[in-house]
Formats: sequence, C-alpha cells, structure tokens
Amino acid sequence: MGRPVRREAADRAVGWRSEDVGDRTSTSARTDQSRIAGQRDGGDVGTPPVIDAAFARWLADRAGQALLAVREELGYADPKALKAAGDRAAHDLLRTELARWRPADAVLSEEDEHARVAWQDGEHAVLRPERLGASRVWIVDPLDGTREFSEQGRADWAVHVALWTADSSSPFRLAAGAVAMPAQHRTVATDSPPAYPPMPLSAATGGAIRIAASRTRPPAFVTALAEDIGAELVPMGSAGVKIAAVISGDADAYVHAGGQYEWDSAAPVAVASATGLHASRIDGSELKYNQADPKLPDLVVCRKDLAPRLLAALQRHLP
Ligand SMILES: Nc1ncnc2c1ncn2[C@@H]1O[C@H](COP(=O)(O)O)[C@@H](OP(=O)(O)O)[C@H]1O
Ligand SMILES: [Mg+2]
Repeated sequence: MGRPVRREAADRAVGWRSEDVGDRTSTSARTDQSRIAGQRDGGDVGTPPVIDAAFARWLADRAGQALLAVREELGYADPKALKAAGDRAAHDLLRTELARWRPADAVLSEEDEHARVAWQDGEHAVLRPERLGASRVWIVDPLDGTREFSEQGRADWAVHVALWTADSSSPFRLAAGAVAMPAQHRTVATDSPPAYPPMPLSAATGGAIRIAASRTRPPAFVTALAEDIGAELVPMGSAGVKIAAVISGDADAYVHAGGQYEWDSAAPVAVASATGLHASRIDGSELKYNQADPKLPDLVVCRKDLAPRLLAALQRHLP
C-alpha cells in the first residue's frame, strides 16, 4: 500500500484494538453456553418474526451465534479446520431455517453454486438455477471474512442475509437485508435502518477521504485511486464489515474491484441503501442481483455527497 493507513479508524470499525489481549468472542460466547449450544445444533429457540426484514436479522444473528460457538469449541490452532467448520455450521443453519420458515423461497449461496456445476453428457456443465424463475430469493453469505474469522482476536467477519424479490420497489430489488457482526455484538438490518452517518470533520476541513479496503488483498486499482485523490486506505476484512463501517461513519467509502459475488454485497448493500447511502458498480451503473452469473466483481458504497467526486476519480482508474 502506497499510503499510510488509518489504524485507529480500522480498529474502531472492526471493534478490535491491537493492544487488546484475549478474544472478545470467547467472553461473549461464554456468557450463555446453553443458548449457544442450542443454536449451534439448530435447537429450537422459538418462532422467528413473520416480517421478512426482522426475520433476516433473526437468521443472521442465529448464524452469528453458531459461529461464535464454533470458535469457542475449536480454538485457533488449525485455521483451515476452523474456517471449514464455521462455513459449514453457518451454511447448514441458514439452509435449515430457510427451508423450515420460508419453504417456498429460493436460496442463493456459495455452496449451492458449487452444486450447480455438474457432469452432463460427459461435459462439465453449469445447470440453470431454479432461482432465476423465482419471485423470492434469499442471497446469503454464511461467513464473510472467513480468513479473519480464523484469526484470534479479530472481529471483522460477518453473516449476510438478504432477500431479493421480483416485485420489490427497494433499490436493487433488495427487499430486506441483515449483516450480523457477532464478535462486535452488532447487527445492522433493514428492519431498523441505521441513521445516515454524520458528516466527518475531515470533510469540512478538506481532510483525507477514508476508503475501507481489503486488509489482505487490496486491489492495485484501489491503491492507485487512493493515491490519486489523496485518500487513506482503512484496511479491514469482510465486505459486510467494510460497508458497515461506511454506515457508521468510521469510513467514508468502500471501493472494491477485481472479483466478488452477489452474496458478498447483497445484504450490506440493502442496509446501506435503506440508510440513504450511495451504492453502485464502480462505473456508476446499477448493481444487479439474482443474475444467472452471480459474479459481481466491483462496487462502491459511500456517502451521497461523495459519490460524484469518487465516481469521477474512478472513471480515471477503471481496470
Ligand atoms: N478478487 C476476489 N475474487 C473473489 N472474491 C473476492 C475477491 N476479493 C474479495 N473477495 C471476497 O470478498 C469478501 C471480502 O474480502 P476481503 O475481506 O478481502 O475484503 C470475501 O468473502 P468470503 O470471506 O465470504 O470468502 C472474499 O472472498
Ligand atoms: Mg463473502
């Protein structure tokens, strides 16, 4: 990264400070072992809300609690095993509860995409997904920020639950969305959209824009863009956590390019839009969900006042 990064902002946004000792999630997970044990194995915790947006929050929170329990149970000695177990536990929980409480709805998740690729007549074929003809599709990422989930002390990982409906009048037809950040004890969702972030002091004084970017693989394009407009990169994991940082005002923008899928952004984009923030592809075009090809490789989420300046700068750097 060419420019200095904002450690304090990043730490605040991910709910983690370098001087912290121990794992906040362990404390959290220990507070109610029996509840979490029940949630890990999909135990009955009552009837969920009927309203879709509240249901999305309920579901994301439940998967988040299951992930905390997996961390508590396995520890951090084998990061690969921890990632796999977390992915599996959260995916199974989401799948089970969606089948139970929204049986008529379709689901788009990473695991299902793998299942769509099959051998047909000796050819490796991608099957047409049922969801393309469905009117209601849940777009879920059971564990976003998988790498960070496997690192002790890090809280920048999330569960994404979004609902796309064919007849929705909401932006991008995202009728509901929830992003649970269980290690931060925080969930943002469209059932109660967060207030629009306050204008940062730096904006009034012409200070540097803070752009949230991947901590492990920021695209060269984003680094060049930041250098061009004198922005500071705020490194953190998880697309959901980065968009949540824009929602809370801990970052001014999230810019990503180079690869991603619908599930990485649907839920946080639903919440950001409900909050009144700008969200689009980096060329300014519309984000589209429930497409035949779920690749959605780039996006920008930022305050509305910043969008014209950022999109103009992005034009100069389109990969
Ligand atoms: N170039 C790329 N291609 C595909 N997916 C990418 C990507 N860059 C980031 N992502 C995905 O976007 C999410 C956030 O990444 P990051 O934390 O690096 O910003 C991660 O989701 P998962 O953790 O669900 O796999 C990651 O896999
Ligand atoms: Mg993801």
